[in-house]
Amino acid sequence: MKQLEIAVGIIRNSQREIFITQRAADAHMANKLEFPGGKIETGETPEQALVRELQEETGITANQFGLYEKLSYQFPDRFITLWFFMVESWEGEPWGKEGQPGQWIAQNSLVAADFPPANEPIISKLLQS
Ligand SMILES: Nc1nc2c([nH]c(=O)n2[C@H]2C[C@H](O)[C@@H](COP(=O)(O)OP(=O)(O)OP(=O)(O)O)O2)c(=O)[nH]1
Ligand SMILES: [Mg+2]
Repeated sequence: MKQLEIAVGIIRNSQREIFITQRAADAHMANKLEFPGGKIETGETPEQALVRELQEETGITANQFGLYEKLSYQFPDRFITLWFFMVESWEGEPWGKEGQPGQWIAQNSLVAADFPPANEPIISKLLQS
């Protein structure tokens, strides 16, 4: 069974909109919406992985962020632990740097079913706050 640790960023602007991207058609959880991020590599801290992944996938440099939630999820073929960081200060303007569509979505209009099932508790928490 594959075990993965993932660092993702909830990139939120001053209008309480969140930058969301869409997963590729050939990826695990194809076409689902996601918070940008990816696998924590050997020797990296979750924070280092977050900064690297956001640079690679959205072009921004995260300045200030805090752990919002950490949770694990058993998919049929893999066990993943997700570190969700709230990112509210960065340099640059996020865009879908790897060709993936990106959009700003109001925090209070996120829809859990659009995301992988592992994200359900996070979407609930964001909708409640
Ligand atoms: N980025 C991201 N991944 C998520 C979210 N929710 C969720 O279940 N996942 C899962 C899907 C994948 O199995 C895994 C993330 O892997 P990834 O494909 O983004 O990894 P990566 O960026 O390092 O890409 P690669 O090495 O596969 O090219 O976590 C989410 O909100 N954001
Ligand atoms: Mg990724």
